[in-house]
Amino acid sequence: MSTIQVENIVKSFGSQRAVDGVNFEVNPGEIFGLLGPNGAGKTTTIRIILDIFKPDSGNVAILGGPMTEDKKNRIGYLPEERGLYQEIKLEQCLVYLATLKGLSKAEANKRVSEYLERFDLADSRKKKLKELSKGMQQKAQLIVTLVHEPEILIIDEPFSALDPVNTQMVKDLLLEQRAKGRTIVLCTHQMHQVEELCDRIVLIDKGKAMLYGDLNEIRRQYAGQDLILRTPTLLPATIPGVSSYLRTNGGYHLKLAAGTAPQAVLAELVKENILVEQFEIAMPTMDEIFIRVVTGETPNE
Ligand SMILES: Nc1ncnc2c1ncn2[C@@H]1O[C@H](COP(=O)(O)OP(=O)(O)OP(=O)(O)O)[C@@H](O)[C@H]1O
Repeated sequence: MSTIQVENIVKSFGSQRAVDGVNFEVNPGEIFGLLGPNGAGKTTTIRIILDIFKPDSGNVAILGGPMTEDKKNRIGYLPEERGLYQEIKLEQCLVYLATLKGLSKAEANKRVSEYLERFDLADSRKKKLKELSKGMQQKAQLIVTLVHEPEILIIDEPFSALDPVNTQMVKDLLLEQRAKGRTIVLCTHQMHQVEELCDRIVLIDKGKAMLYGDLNEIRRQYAGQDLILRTPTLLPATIPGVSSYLRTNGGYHLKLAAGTAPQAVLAELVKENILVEQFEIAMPTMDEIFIRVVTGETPNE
């Protein structure tokens, strides 16, 4: 059974279709990327999943059926707009919000204290929210998202205000959550984080799902005829099957002639006594794929 099942949801605001027939499933224990350009319909989709908006048509099943109050407490949501009570002290605010999620005061105190240490916020526990930096407020909001140990995490741009150290800390935390079997929906514009973290993705553009499935499978579909060769040997001026090549740091980027199989080139390199240390199909980055999809290119165009 999938953790979240989105079936053909449609949502319009006035004459504008923000979400236009989107389908996808999020599997238990995966990190699922919900991607797309600004205004694509991601936040609207999340709000429909969370039952904040009703779709005009279509269905969402979460943990096997419709949303309930009990299920809401089994979800942690980090919204894109961060909005904690600015006049309240950090620790007091976090404990209060944790009790709203069903924790006893004692348990809330204990967990908040542990998270404040882990997020390097313990020294700021008595500061008002408004006295914290943007990154610190973002970490505080992440604590709110995690403190009740939800089975499902839906997190919108968790890295936007974080420095590299905190970014790594949050990445480790997400991987740790996945290892515990939690299901994570990650909404981000940072494609290198998607490459590092996500198992599967959906890419929405203008309210429609343009790409959906296993991340590596999608990257393979968009891989062209380029190869990466790592070798200390200098290449001859021409190699059968290779239309051109570029020298790179520690090797070469080869462009294959149309219809040439990578194996045929590998055989040529071996025949020429070239020491092959690494030989692989050049995978496009998610940034490249994102741009190609959003500008209307199909795979291998
Ligand atoms: N409450 C609303 N009222 C009217 N229009 C809305 C509302 N919420 C979203 N929209 C419109 O629906 C479209 C999709 O917006 P949405 O916020 O879902 O995009 P997004 O993919 O989350 O974008 P971003 O990456 O910029 O956050 C946009 O054109 C937006 O203007």
